[in-house]
Amino acid sequence: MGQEGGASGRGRCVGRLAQAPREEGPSSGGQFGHPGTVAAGMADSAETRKLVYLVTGGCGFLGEHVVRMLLQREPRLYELRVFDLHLGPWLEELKTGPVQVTAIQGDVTQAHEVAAAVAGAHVVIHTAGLVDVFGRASPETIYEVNVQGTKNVIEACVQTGTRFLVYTSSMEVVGPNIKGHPFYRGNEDTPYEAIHRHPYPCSKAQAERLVLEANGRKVHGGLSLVTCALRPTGIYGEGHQIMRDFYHQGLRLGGRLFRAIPASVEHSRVYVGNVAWMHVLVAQELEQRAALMGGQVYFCYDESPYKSYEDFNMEFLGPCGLRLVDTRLLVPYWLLMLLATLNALLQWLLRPLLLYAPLLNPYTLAVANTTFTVSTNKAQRHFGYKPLFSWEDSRTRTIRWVQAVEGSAP
Ligand SMILES: NC(=O)c1ccc[n+]([C@@H]2O[C@H](COP(=O)([O-])OP(=O)(O)OC[C@H]3O[C@@H](n4cnc5c(N)ncnc54)[C@H](O)[C@@H]3O)[C@@H](O)[C@H]2O)c1
Ligand SMILES: CC(C)[C@@H](O)CC[C@@H](C)[C@H]1CC[C@H]2[C@@H]3[C@H](O)C=C4C[C@@H](O)CC[C@]4(C)[C@H]3CC[C@]12C
Repeated sequence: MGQEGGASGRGRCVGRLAQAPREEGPSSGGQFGHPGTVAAGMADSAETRKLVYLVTGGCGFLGEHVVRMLLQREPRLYELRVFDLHLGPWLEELKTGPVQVTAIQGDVTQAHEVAAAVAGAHVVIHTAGLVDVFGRASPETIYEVNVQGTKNVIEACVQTGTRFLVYTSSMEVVGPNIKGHPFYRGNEDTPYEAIHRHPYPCSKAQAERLVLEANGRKVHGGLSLVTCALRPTGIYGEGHQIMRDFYHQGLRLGGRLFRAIPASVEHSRVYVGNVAWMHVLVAQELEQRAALMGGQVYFCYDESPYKSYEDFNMEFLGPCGLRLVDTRLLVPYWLLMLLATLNALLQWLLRPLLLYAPLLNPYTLAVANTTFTVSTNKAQRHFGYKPLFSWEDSRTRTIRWVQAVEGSAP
C-alpha cells in the first residue's frame, strides 16, 4: 500500500503495515563493550580525531543532548557542525575544547544551505524537525520542514559524498493510528495498521520512508549511502518544554494537575540522554555493521516505566510540589472530547488575531488516551545498545532540572 496524503499531509496518510524490513544477517552477539566504550580499538588521542559530524536541529531539546553526547563519547571527532534555525547561546561554551564546534544558522528547507553544511561531513545526524501537534504551524509548513527538509539532507549526502545518515523518526510513524488501536508491548516487527491523518505523524512517516529508501544509493565518489532511522517514544528530560508547560499549569492551578486519562492507559517514555546515546552509538557502529543496520528502524527505549502520560509526568512534578487530582468522575471522556473540540474551534476562529494552541485538542487527547508501549531489544541485538542512564538516574536528573529551572529546588 503506497504512501497517500497530499503534499501538505492533508487527508489520510496511509502507510504500509508498520513493520521494519525483516532482519537480515545474524543478530550480533554480545561482544560489545560497556555502553559508552568508545569505538573498539580507538585510542582517545589527537591523531584519531579525524571525523566531521553534522547535527541538524542541534539546538533543540534532543539535538543539544546529542551534541553534548558526541563531545563526550566520540573520540574520533575533529569537527562538530551544529546546524539549526535558531542557534543557542550555550554553543559558545563548547568552543573551548579540542573539538572544533561550528555553529551554522540555517534552514533545512533551503537545499543550498543544507548542502553547504553537509559537504565534507562523514556522518549526519538529522534531528531537525517541526514537532507540532498543537496546531501552531500549518500542515504545509510541517511538510516543508519535516519531509522536504529531510529530502534536502538526503540529496546533500548523495551530492557531497557523505555516507552515513542517522534520522530521528518517531513512534508516531507507527501510532497510535486514527482508529485508536492500542500498541501494547510492540516491537519493530509488530504488525500494526499505521494510518494517520494529522500532519505531524504523516510527515514523520514520509520522511522516515525517504531515509530508509535512500539506503544503498550511490553517493558522490561511488560508495553507498547507509541510513538508519530511530523511533523515540515520548522523550523526557532536561529541556522538555511540555514538562515545563505542565509544571506551570499546575502552579497556576494551586499546585494541582487534573487527571484526564485513566491510569490504565500506558505509554512508553524514554530519557533524552538515552536517546542521544543511541544516536551516537548508531553513528559509531553504522560503518562496520552497514549490512545489518543499513535501512533499519530502531525504537528508542530504556528502563523508564510504562505509565499513563500524566502519571509518568508526576514522577517528576510530584517531587516539585504538584499533586494529581483524579477528576475522571467529574470530567467524563465525552466532556473532554467536547472541550478538546472547542479548543480546536477556538484556535481556528482566533487564528487571524492570535495563536491559541492549548495542550488539549482532539489529536493530543486521542494520543494520550491510547496505550502505546514498546518492548524490544533490537538495538541491543544489532549494535549493542544498552541505556547509559538508569531509570533512577534519569528521574533524578529530570527532577533536578525542573527544580532548577523553576527555582523550586528545596
Ligand atoms: N520530543 C519528543 O518526545 C520526540 C519523540 C520522538 C521523536 N522526536 C523527534 O526528535 C526530533 C527533535 O525533536 P525535539 O523534541 O528535540 O524538538 P525541538 O523543537 O526541541 O527541536 C527541533 C530543532 O529543530 C530546529 N528546526 C526546526 N525547523 C528547522 C528548520 N527549518 N531548519 C533547521 N532547523 C530547524 C529547531 O530550531 C529546534 O532546535 C524531531 O525530529 C522530532 O520529530 C521527538
Ligand atoms: C490534556 C491532557 C489530555 C494531557 O494528558 C495531554 C497530554 C498530551 C499533550 C501528550 C500525550 C502524548 C504526548 C505525545 C507522545 O508522547 C509522543 C509524541 C511523539 C513525538 O514525536 C512528538 C511529541 C508527541 C506527539 C507527544 C506530544 C504531547 C502528547 C500528545
